[in-house]
Amino acid sequence: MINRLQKKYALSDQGAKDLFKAIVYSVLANISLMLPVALLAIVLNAMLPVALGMEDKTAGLAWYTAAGIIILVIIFIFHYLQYTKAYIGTYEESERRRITLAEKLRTLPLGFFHERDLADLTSTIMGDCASFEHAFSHTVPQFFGALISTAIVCIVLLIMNWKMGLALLWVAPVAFAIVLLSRKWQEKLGKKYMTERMNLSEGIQECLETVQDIKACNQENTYLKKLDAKMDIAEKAQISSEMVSASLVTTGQMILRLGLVTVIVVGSSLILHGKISLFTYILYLIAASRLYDPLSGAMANMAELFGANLQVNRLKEIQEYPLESGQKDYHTKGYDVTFDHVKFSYEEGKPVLKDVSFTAKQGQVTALVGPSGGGKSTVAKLAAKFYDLDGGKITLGGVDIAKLDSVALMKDFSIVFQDVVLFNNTIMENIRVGRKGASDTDVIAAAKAAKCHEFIENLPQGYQTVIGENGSTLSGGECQRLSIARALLKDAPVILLDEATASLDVDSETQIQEAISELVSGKTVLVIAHRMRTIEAADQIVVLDKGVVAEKGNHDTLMKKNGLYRKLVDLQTEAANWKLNI
Ligand SMILES: Nc1ncnc2c1ncn2[C@@H]1O[C@H](COP(=O)(O)OP(=O)(O)OP(=O)(O)O)[C@@H](O)[C@H]1O
Repeated sequence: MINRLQKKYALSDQGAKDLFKAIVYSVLANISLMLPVALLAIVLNAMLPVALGMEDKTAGLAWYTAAGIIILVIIFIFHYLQYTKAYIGTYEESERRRITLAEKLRTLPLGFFHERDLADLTSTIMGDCASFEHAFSHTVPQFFGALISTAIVCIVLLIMNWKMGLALLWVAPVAFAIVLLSRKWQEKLGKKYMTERMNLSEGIQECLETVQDIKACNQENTYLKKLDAKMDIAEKAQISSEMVSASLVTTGQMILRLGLVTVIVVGSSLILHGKISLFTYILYLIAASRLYDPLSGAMANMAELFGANLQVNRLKEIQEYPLESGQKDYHTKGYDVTFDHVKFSYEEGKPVLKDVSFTAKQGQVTALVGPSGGGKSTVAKLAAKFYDLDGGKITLGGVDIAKLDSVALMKDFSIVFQDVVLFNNTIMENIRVGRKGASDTDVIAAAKAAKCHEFIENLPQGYQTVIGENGSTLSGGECQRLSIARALLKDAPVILLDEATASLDVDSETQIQEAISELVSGKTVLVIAHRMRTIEAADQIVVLDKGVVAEKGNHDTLMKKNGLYRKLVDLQTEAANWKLNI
């Protein structure tokens, strides 16, 4: 049972044990609620003859009072136990679940993040986990608790008098069948609502991320209209999902109440024919007044469980996503990076790299150039094993990187991307990300080499300045220099520079170029730059066009070749001489 709960609801060992205990206590708590009915029956049995004048003395009132008090204590104890296991256990499991999810996300291959977007993941970690807190503290224990305890009471009632038992209980299977048979329908509507809610979250996230551009283009109204439309769609999907399950549950609950009518009709007839006593009749009437409430609750919980199942499946998708099984310890012969007939696509059927072969040699600078969208950044990401290949192989010092653990591989790479990622932390810590445990002196040395020491010193808190989300308080060039400082601090044998100097003015660019020249000696450097003049001195230039290597060589040979490289250089020279005609 514990194993089944664990699998069904993607719980930890402890979480499944706590849920199991919560269900057991919920069963006991529900049964304890039947004890007052049993006591009432006993009291009635003793009182009825007195009330009907058949006896003239009421015996054992003190005993009945004591039994009542004991029953109250029992009810309190079971409810208290159920509360601690269901609620405290659930919140502890929630904490474990979020930590496990975060740990899992940390170790997942980057391909996974390509398949799932950020809004989707945030919604799973925050939204779905919050829904589970409600489901596992309220719904699951109460559902199973009500069902099991009611089943036990039903068996007792059927054994005592099967005719009255049937009159009382025939409604339960009919009512539950209505909710159960419509499960697929409810799940379909639930899924639709979740998809629309996801679209809406993505829309809101996009709006917040692009608010500057939206305002700059005077597109607020158009954008808000689109967002409104998404909200309407999500609202409609939610209403139809809830309307359908609410209507079905209410129908089931109304059918349950018909049981009281059949108890009255069948009971009256049996009394008239002298088949049952007045006491039995009253007992079943009391049972009818108590029994249908937990069943009604279980029915509402069942509909909620269908929704929770959908969310559990999303969670399982993350938890069961295969982890990388690459080698963590490896030995390379030097640090040449070789692309050997590499094929790659982000989406099936849309190849980005069709056949790419070249070697970026250790101690040399290899530049990747080519028209926009030709696949330069993709090549840089593949070199660091951000994605798995569709064909061919990439080797680092002769070792196929497909066989290596991508986190372990990363220790050999220093990367500066076009899109700089900075954390809402101090400048000191943002640079230290490059090498955990680096001393403040090392961090400052890297900042000096990346020409950012001066601007950092001019900030009010210097290296202790907190720079806001993704460096929002700094200029683009300053952010880029910080990310270069981070790469300099890491000092890995392979360096990937993707438009590393794109946001810098000519002066800073020259200074950074000098810093990079120092950094790269003896290393394998793969550099992507749009400004052709920055890569003229590269040892090798690889021209990528439409996913294939169009040309290879150094600046002089490629210029003589008069091909695509020359065309790109000429175009840039033309563009550099362009000025406004005013
Ligand atoms: N995450 C992604 N998902 C789907 N397609 C992508 C993704 N990243 C890039 N692409 C596509 O892959 C192709 C190559 O992109 P890539 O960024 O590698 O080109 P690039 O040569 O670096 O371009 P640029 O010079 O403009 O930066 C483009 O058509 C791009 O739209």
